[in-house]
Amino acid sequence: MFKYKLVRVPGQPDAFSVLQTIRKWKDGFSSRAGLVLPDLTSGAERIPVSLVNEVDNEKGPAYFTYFPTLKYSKSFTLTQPSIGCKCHSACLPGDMNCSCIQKNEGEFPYTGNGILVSRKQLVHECGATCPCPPTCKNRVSQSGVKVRLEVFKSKDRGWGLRSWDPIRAGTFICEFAGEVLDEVKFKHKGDEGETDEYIFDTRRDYESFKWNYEPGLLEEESPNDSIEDYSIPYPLIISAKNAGNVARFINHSCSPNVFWQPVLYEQNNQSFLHIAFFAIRHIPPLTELTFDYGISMSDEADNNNGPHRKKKCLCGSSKCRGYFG
Ligand SMILES: C[S@@+](CC[C@H](N)C(=O)[O-])C[C@H]1O[C@@H](n2cnc3c(N)ncnc32)[C@H](O)[C@@H]1O
Repeated sequence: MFKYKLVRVPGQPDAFSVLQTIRKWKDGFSSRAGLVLPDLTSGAERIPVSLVNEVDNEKGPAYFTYFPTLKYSKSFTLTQPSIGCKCHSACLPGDMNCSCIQKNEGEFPYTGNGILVSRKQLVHECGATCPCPPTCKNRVSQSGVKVRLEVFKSKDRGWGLRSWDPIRAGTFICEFAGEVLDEVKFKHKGDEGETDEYIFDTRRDYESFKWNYEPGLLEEESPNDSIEDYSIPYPLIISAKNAGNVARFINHSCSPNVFWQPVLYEQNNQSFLHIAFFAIRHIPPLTELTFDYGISMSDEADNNNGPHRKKKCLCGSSKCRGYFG
Protein backbone atom coordinates (compact mmCIF):
# COMPACT_ATOMS: atom_id res chain seq x y z
CA MET A 1 0.00 0.00 0.00
CA PHE A 2 1.42 3.40 -0.87
CA LYS A 3 0.78 6.56 1.09
CA TYR A 4 -0.03 10.13 0.17
CA LYS A 5 0.89 13.19 2.07
CA LEU A 6 -2.53 14.85 2.60
CA VAL A 7 -1.99 18.46 1.63
CA ARG A 8 -4.67 21.12 1.58
CA VAL A 9 -4.51 22.91 -1.80
CA PRO A 10 -6.08 26.39 -1.66
CA GLY A 11 -9.33 26.46 -3.66
CA GLN A 12 -9.56 22.65 -3.81
CA PRO A 13 -11.55 20.30 -1.54
CA ASP A 14 -9.54 18.46 1.09
CA ALA A 15 -8.49 14.87 0.43
CA PHE A 16 -10.97 13.38 2.92
CA SER A 17 -14.02 15.00 1.30
CA VAL A 18 -12.73 13.95 -2.18
CA LEU A 19 -12.52 10.31 -1.01
CA GLN A 20 -15.99 10.51 0.60
CA THR A 21 -17.49 11.92 -2.63
CA ILE A 22 -15.86 9.25 -4.80
CA ARG A 23 -17.08 6.52 -2.44
CA LYS A 24 -20.65 7.85 -2.80
CA TRP A 25 -20.46 7.83 -6.64
CA LYS A 26 -19.04 4.31 -6.63
CA ASP A 27 -21.76 3.13 -4.24
CA GLY A 28 -24.40 4.77 -6.45
CA PHE A 29 -25.67 6.96 -3.56
CA SER A 30 -25.33 10.14 -5.53
CA SER A 31 -25.07 10.90 -9.21
CA ARG A 32 -21.96 12.67 -10.38
CA ALA A 33 -22.53 16.45 -10.42
CA GLY A 34 -22.08 17.93 -13.90
CA LEU A 35 -22.07 14.52 -15.63
CA VAL A 36 -22.41 15.08 -19.39
CA LEU A 37 -21.63 11.55 -20.66
CA PRO A 38 -21.07 8.32 -18.69
CA ASP A 39 -18.61 7.04 -21.32
CA LEU A 40 -16.90 9.38 -23.73
CA THR A 41 -15.19 6.42 -25.43
CA SER A 42 -18.49 4.67 -26.37
CA GLY A 43 -17.01 1.36 -25.20
CA ALA A 44 -13.65 1.71 -26.98
CA GLU A 45 -11.81 1.46 -23.63
CA ARG A 46 -12.12 -1.43 -21.18
CA ILE A 47 -13.58 0.87 -18.57
CA PRO A 48 -15.83 3.91 -19.16
CA VAL A 49 -14.35 7.41 -19.15
CA SER A 50 -16.90 9.97 -17.94
CA LEU A 51 -17.23 13.49 -19.30
CA VAL A 52 -17.99 16.08 -16.62
CA ASN A 53 -18.54 19.82 -16.62
CA GLU A 54 -19.02 21.56 -13.27
CA VAL A 55 -17.76 24.89 -14.58
CA ASP A 56 -20.08 26.16 -17.34
CA ASN A 57 -22.72 25.01 -19.84
CA GLU A 58 -20.43 23.62 -22.56
CA LYS A 59 -21.71 20.17 -23.46
CA GLY A 60 -18.42 18.65 -24.59
CA PRO A 61 -15.24 19.08 -26.60
CA ALA A 62 -15.30 19.76 -30.36
CA TYR A 63 -16.05 16.66 -32.46
CA PHE A 64 -13.31 14.03 -32.80
CA THR A 65 -13.29 10.26 -33.36
CA TYR A 66 -12.36 8.21 -30.30
CA PHE A 67 -9.52 5.96 -31.43
CA PRO A 68 -7.50 4.06 -28.77
CA THR A 69 -4.13 3.58 -30.52
CA LEU A 70 -1.85 4.87 -33.27
CA LYS A 71 -2.74 5.14 -36.95
CA TYR A 72 0.43 4.74 -39.00
CA SER A 73 -0.23 5.68 -42.61
CA LYS A 74 0.74 3.08 -45.27
CA SER A 75 3.43 5.39 -46.63
CA PHE A 76 5.27 5.50 -43.29
CA THR A 77 8.75 4.10 -43.99
CA LEU A 78 10.69 4.62 -40.79
CA THR A 79 9.65 1.38 -39.11
CA GLN A 80 12.24 -1.39 -38.73
CA PRO A 81 12.03 -5.15 -39.31
CA SER A 82 11.55 -6.98 -36.03
CA ILE A 83 11.40 -10.51 -34.68
CA GLY A 84 9.59 -11.37 -31.46
CA CYS A 85 10.51 -13.80 -28.68
CA LYS A 86 9.82 -17.53 -28.60
CA CYS A 87 8.33 -17.78 -25.10
CA HIS A 88 5.13 -19.84 -25.23
CA SER A 89 4.23 -19.11 -21.65
CA ALA A 90 4.61 -15.60 -20.15
CA CYS A 91 8.04 -13.98 -20.47
CA LEU A 92 9.82 -14.06 -17.12
CA PRO A 93 12.29 -11.69 -15.48
CA GLY A 94 15.82 -13.04 -15.71
CA ASP A 95 15.11 -15.35 -18.68
CA MET A 96 17.99 -14.43 -20.96
CA ASN A 97 16.64 -16.77 -23.65
CA CYS A 98 13.77 -14.34 -24.18
CA SER A 99 14.80 -12.02 -27.01
CA CYS A 100 12.43 -9.29 -25.77
CA ILE A 101 14.22 -9.27 -22.39
CA GLN A 102 17.56 -9.21 -24.22
CA LYS A 103 16.40 -6.10 -26.11
CA ASN A 104 15.70 -4.51 -22.70
CA GLU A 105 19.37 -5.12 -21.79
CA GLY A 106 18.40 -8.12 -19.69
CA GLU A 107 16.07 -6.18 -17.39
CA PHE A 108 12.34 -6.75 -17.22
CA PRO A 109 10.83 -3.27 -17.62
CA TYR A 110 7.81 -3.83 -15.36
CA THR A 111 7.12 -5.32 -11.93
CA GLY A 112 4.70 -8.26 -11.64
CA ASN A 113 1.81 -5.85 -11.08
CA GLY A 114 2.62 -3.74 -14.11
CA ILE A 115 4.56 -0.83 -12.55
CA LEU A 116 7.39 0.57 -14.67
CA VAL A 117 10.59 -0.27 -12.81
CA SER A 118 12.46 2.80 -14.00
CA ARG A 119 12.27 5.32 -16.77
CA LYS A 120 14.15 4.02 -19.81
CA GLN A 121 15.51 5.47 -23.01
CA LEU A 122 13.29 2.93 -24.77
CA VAL A 123 11.14 0.02 -23.54
CA HIS A 124 10.81 -3.05 -25.79
CA GLU A 125 7.49 -4.85 -25.24
CA CYS A 126 6.40 -8.20 -26.66
CA GLY A 127 4.48 -7.81 -29.89
CA ALA A 128 1.96 -9.48 -32.18
CA THR A 129 4.10 -12.42 -33.33
CA CYS A 130 5.51 -13.23 -29.86
CA PRO A 131 3.77 -16.48 -28.84
CA CYS A 132 3.42 -15.37 -25.19
CA PRO A 133 -0.20 -14.70 -24.14
CA PRO A 134 -1.84 -11.24 -24.02
CA THR A 135 -1.47 -11.45 -20.22
CA CYS A 136 2.36 -11.48 -20.55
CA LYS A 137 3.74 -8.85 -18.14
CA ASN A 138 5.78 -7.34 -20.95
CA ARG A 139 2.73 -5.86 -22.71
CA VAL A 140 1.68 -3.22 -20.17
CA SER A 141 1.15 -0.34 -22.57
CA GLN A 142 -0.98 -2.52 -24.87
CA SER A 143 -3.45 -3.57 -22.22
CA GLY A 144 -5.52 -0.38 -22.27
CA VAL A 145 -6.63 2.09 -19.63
CA LYS A 146 -6.98 0.55 -16.16
CA VAL A 147 -7.55 3.56 -13.91
CA ARG A 148 -10.97 5.22 -13.89
CA LEU A 149 -10.41 8.39 -15.85
CA GLU A 150 -12.63 11.42 -16.22
CA VAL A 151 -12.46 14.20 -18.82
CA PHE A 152 -13.47 17.39 -17.02
CA LYS A 153 -13.84 21.05 -17.87
CA SER A 154 -11.09 23.12 -16.25
CA LYS A 155 -11.61 26.74 -15.26
CA ASP A 156 -9.17 28.25 -17.76
CA ARG A 157 -7.50 25.57 -19.94
CA GLY A 158 -10.43 23.89 -21.68
CA TRP A 159 -10.99 20.18 -21.00
CA GLY A 160 -8.53 18.20 -18.90
CA LEU A 161 -8.01 14.65 -17.60
CA ARG A 162 -8.05 13.27 -14.05
CA SER A 163 -8.60 9.95 -12.30
CA TRP A 164 -11.08 8.74 -9.70
CA ASP A 165 -8.51 6.23 -8.53
CA PRO A 166 -5.26 6.97 -6.73
CA ILE A 167 -2.40 6.33 -9.13
CA ARG A 168 0.82 4.81 -7.92
CA ALA A 169 4.14 6.17 -9.28
CA GLY A 170 5.14 4.20 -12.37
CA THR A 171 1.58 3.16 -13.26
CA PHE A 172 0.69 3.10 -16.94
CA ILE A 173 -2.08 5.63 -17.61
CA CYS A 174 -2.66 5.59 -21.36
CA GLU A 175 -0.95 5.75 -24.73
CA PHE A 176 -0.93 8.94 -26.84
CA ALA A 177 -3.20 7.80 -29.68
CA GLY A 178 -3.76 9.52 -33.00
CA GLU A 179 -2.57 9.82 -36.56
CA VAL A 180 1.20 9.53 -37.12
CA LEU A 181 2.44 12.36 -39.36
CA ASP A 182 5.73 12.35 -41.21
CA GLU A 183 7.80 15.53 -41.10
CA VAL A 184 6.68 16.51 -44.62
CA LYS A 185 2.98 16.21 -43.75
CA PHE A 186 3.54 18.10 -40.50
CA LYS A 187 5.29 20.95 -42.32
CA HIS A 188 2.57 20.97 -44.97
CA LYS A 189 -0.06 21.54 -42.27
CA GLY A 190 1.88 24.62 -41.14
CA ASP A 191 2.37 25.90 -44.72
CA GLU A 192 -1.40 25.57 -45.26
CA GLY A 193 -1.95 27.69 -42.15
CA GLU A 194 -3.68 24.85 -40.30
CA THR A 195 -3.32 24.97 -36.52
CA ASP A 196 -3.32 21.78 -34.48
CA GLU A 197 -3.37 21.95 -30.69
CA TYR A 198 -3.30 18.15 -30.40
CA ILE A 199 0.25 17.46 -31.60
CA PHE A 200 2.70 15.26 -29.73
CA ASP A 201 6.22 15.69 -31.07
CA THR A 202 9.31 13.82 -29.85
CA ARG A 203 11.53 16.39 -31.60
CA ARG A 204 10.78 19.06 -28.99
CA ASP A 205 13.09 19.82 -26.09
CA TYR A 206 11.87 18.25 -22.86
CA GLU A 207 13.11 19.26 -19.44
CA SER A 208 14.62 16.45 -17.47
CA PHE A 209 13.04 15.35 -14.22
CA LYS A 210 13.74 12.81 -11.56
CA TRP A 211 11.45 9.83 -11.89
CA ASN A 212 9.57 8.43 -8.88
CA TYR A 213 11.04 11.07 -6.61
CA GLU A 214 8.80 13.28 -4.56
CA PRO A 215 10.85 16.02 -2.93
CA GLY A 216 7.66 17.36 -1.29
CA LEU A 217 7.29 14.10 0.64
CA LEU A 218 10.79 14.46 2.00
CA GLU A 219 10.39 18.22 2.43
CA GLU A 220 13.35 18.78 0.14
CA GLU A 221 13.88 21.17 -2.71
CA SER A 222 13.54 19.69 -6.21
CA PRO A 223 16.90 18.57 -7.56
CA ASN A 224 18.26 20.26 -10.67
CA ASP A 225 20.36 17.31 -11.81
CA SER A 226 19.30 15.84 -15.10
CA ILE A 227 18.85 12.19 -16.04
CA GLU A 228 18.89 10.18 -19.27
CA ASP A 229 17.67 11.56 -22.55
CA TYR A 230 15.27 9.68 -24.75
CA SER A 231 16.88 7.56 -27.43
CA ILE A 232 14.33 6.58 -30.02
CA PRO A 233 14.72 4.94 -33.43
CA TYR A 234 12.98 7.74 -35.34
CA PRO A 235 11.18 11.01 -34.54
CA LEU A 236 7.46 10.57 -33.88
CA ILE A 237 4.86 13.26 -34.56
CA ILE A 238 1.27 12.36 -33.65
CA SER A 239 -1.85 14.43 -34.27
CA ALA A 240 -4.89 13.67 -32.08
CA LYS A 241 -6.93 16.50 -33.59
CA ASN A 242 -9.36 14.37 -35.62
CA ALA A 243 -8.86 10.99 -33.96
CA GLY A 244 -7.40 10.25 -30.56
CA ASN A 245 -7.97 8.92 -27.08
CA VAL A 246 -8.06 10.33 -23.53
CA ALA A 247 -4.43 11.49 -23.84
CA ARG A 248 -5.55 14.32 -26.14
CA PHE A 249 -7.12 15.94 -23.05
CA ILE A 250 -3.99 15.93 -20.90
CA ASN A 251 -3.06 19.57 -20.38
CA HIS A 252 0.49 20.90 -20.11
CA SER A 253 2.22 21.70 -16.83
CA CYS A 254 5.74 22.94 -16.18
CA SER A 255 5.64 20.73 -13.01
CA PRO A 256 3.90 17.66 -14.46
CA ASN A 257 2.79 14.49 -12.66
CA VAL A 258 2.89 12.30 -15.79
CA PHE A 259 5.76 11.58 -18.21
CA TRP A 260 5.99 9.95 -21.62
CA GLN A 261 7.96 6.81 -22.23
CA PRO A 262 8.83 5.59 -25.73
CA VAL A 263 7.78 1.95 -26.17
CA LEU A 264 8.63 -0.21 -29.18
CA TYR A 265 6.81 -3.38 -30.22
CA GLU A 266 6.25 -5.43 -33.29
CA GLN A 267 3.20 -5.67 -35.53
CA ASN A 268 3.33 -7.45 -38.90
CA ASN A 269 7.07 -8.13 -38.43
CA GLN A 270 7.90 -4.44 -38.17
CA SER A 271 8.59 -2.57 -34.96
CA PHE A 272 6.44 0.45 -34.27
CA LEU A 273 7.13 3.20 -31.78
CA HIS A 274 4.40 4.20 -29.31
CA ILE A 275 4.22 6.87 -26.62
CA ALA A 276 3.02 5.61 -23.24
CA PHE A 277 2.21 7.85 -20.28
CA PHE A 278 3.19 6.82 -16.75
CA ALA A 279 2.76 8.53 -13.37
CA ILE A 280 5.89 10.39 -12.21
CA ARG A 281 4.81 10.14 -8.57
CA HIS A 282 1.83 8.94 -6.53
CA ILE A 283 -1.18 10.93 -7.73
CA PRO A 284 -4.18 11.38 -5.39
CA PRO A 285 -7.72 10.92 -6.83
CA LEU A 286 -9.21 13.80 -8.83
CA THR A 287 -5.84 15.53 -9.26
CA GLU A 288 -5.48 16.81 -12.81
CA LEU A 289 -3.05 14.73 -14.89
CA THR A 290 -0.50 16.84 -16.75
CA PHE A 291 2.64 16.34 -18.79
CA ASP A 292 5.31 18.69 -20.09
CA TYR A 293 4.56 19.50 -23.76
CA GLY A 294 8.19 20.53 -24.26
CA ILE A 295 9.55 23.41 -26.28
CA SER A 296 9.69 23.35 -30.07
CA MET A 297 13.11 24.37 -31.38
CA SER A 298 12.24 24.54 -35.10
CA ASP A 299 12.29 27.66 -37.32
CA GLU A 300 8.49 27.48 -37.67
CA ALA A 301 8.24 27.59 -33.88
CA ASP A 302 10.54 30.64 -33.74
CA ASN A 303 8.27 32.41 -36.22
CA ASN A 304 5.23 30.84 -34.52
CA ASN A 305 3.72 29.76 -37.84
CA GLY A 306 3.89 25.95 -37.52
CA PRO A 307 0.76 23.83 -36.92
CA HIS A 308 1.43 23.92 -33.19
CA ARG A 309 1.94 27.45 -31.85
CA LYS A 310 3.59 28.62 -28.65
CA LYS A 311 0.97 29.54 -26.04
CA LYS A 312 0.86 31.36 -22.74
CA CYS A 313 1.00 28.78 -19.97
CA LEU A 314 -1.59 28.84 -17.21
CA CYS A 315 -0.29 25.81 -15.31
CA GLY A 316 0.09 27.86 -12.12
CA SER A 317 3.31 26.10 -11.10
CA SER A 318 5.89 28.12 -9.18
CA LYS A 319 8.36 26.87 -11.83
CA CYS A 320 6.18 27.91 -14.77
CA ARG A 321 8.24 28.80 -17.87
CA GLY A 322 5.50 31.19 -18.99
CA TYR A 323 4.73 29.45 -22.26
CA PHE A 324 4.66 26.00 -23.86
CA GLY A 325 4.67 24.46 -27.33
C1 LIG B 1 -3.76 18.81 -26.32
S1 LIG B 1 -4.91 20.03 -25.95
C2 LIG B 1 -5.38 19.64 -24.30
C3 LIG B 1 -6.90 19.55 -24.18
C4 LIG B 1 -7.60 20.87 -24.29
N1 LIG B 1 -7.57 21.59 -23.02
C5 LIG B 1 -9.03 20.71 -24.78
O1 LIG B 1 -9.93 21.37 -24.25
O2 LIG B 1 -9.26 19.94 -25.71
C6 LIG B 1 -3.83 21.43 -25.78
C7 LIG B 1 -4.54 22.75 -25.57
O3 LIG B 1 -5.07 22.84 -24.23
C8 LIG B 1 -4.82 24.15 -23.69
N2 LIG B 1 -3.82 24.03 -22.62
C9 LIG B 1 -3.20 22.90 -22.24
N3 LIG B 1 -2.35 23.15 -21.24
C10 LIG B 1 -2.41 24.47 -20.98
C11 LIG B 1 -1.74 25.33 -20.07
N4 LIG B 1 -0.87 24.90 -19.19
N5 LIG B 1 -2.03 26.66 -20.13
C12 LIG B 1 -2.94 27.14 -21.01
N6 LIG B 1 -3.61 26.36 -21.87
C13 LIG B 1 -3.37 25.04 -21.87
C14 LIG B 1 -4.29 24.97 -24.84
O4 LIG B 1 -5.38 25.55 -25.51
C15 LIG B 1 -3.60 23.92 -25.68
O5 LIG B 1 -3.43 24.35 -27.02
